[in-house]
Amino acid sequence: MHYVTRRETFNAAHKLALPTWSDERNREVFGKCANANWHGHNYDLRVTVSGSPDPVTGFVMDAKVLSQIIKRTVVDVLDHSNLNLDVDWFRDRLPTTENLTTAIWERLVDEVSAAGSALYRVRLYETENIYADYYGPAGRP
Ligand SMILES: Nc1nc2c(c(=O)[nH]1)N=C([C@H](O)[C@H](O)COP(=O)(O)OP(=O)(O)OP(=O)(O)O)CN2
Repeated sequence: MHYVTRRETFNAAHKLALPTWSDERNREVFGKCANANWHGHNYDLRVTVSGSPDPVTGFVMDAKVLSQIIKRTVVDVLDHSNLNLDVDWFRDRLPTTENLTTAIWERLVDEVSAAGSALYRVRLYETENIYADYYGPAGRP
């Protein structure tokens, strides 16, 4: 089995604060991430597909095709956005790194399957020190 990873980047603003909690409680749990006036991150996304290389092309999946899928379904939606206010993926969940990886998986899995490959992992760096991995349910063959 081979694993091929495509990197894409986007930047976005967010805050981590539950609307049903008091400011004090949000501050206690989420610290400076709960600041009322937002903060931004330069997100670094790594999308990995798995499979066997095609005997002719040597590709598991053309990384350029994977890039086009990621840009259309994820980057074009998230880049330069306010994740809490602008992106309906986060209407009912906070835009944590973990929740972003789940939402990104949900947008990519069928698109990657339709392109003849299998989504293996979504990794997202929020900062140099924080990243999340998500291995979701496999797509349809
Ligand atoms: N499990 C998670 N923990 C945290 C998340 C997250 O998405 N999942 N997010 C945050 C905040 O968004 C916060 O903005 C992170 O920024 P910061 O604390 O500056 O990040 P670093 O740890 O890289 O910086 P240090 O200077 O090393 O503290 C927090 N937690």
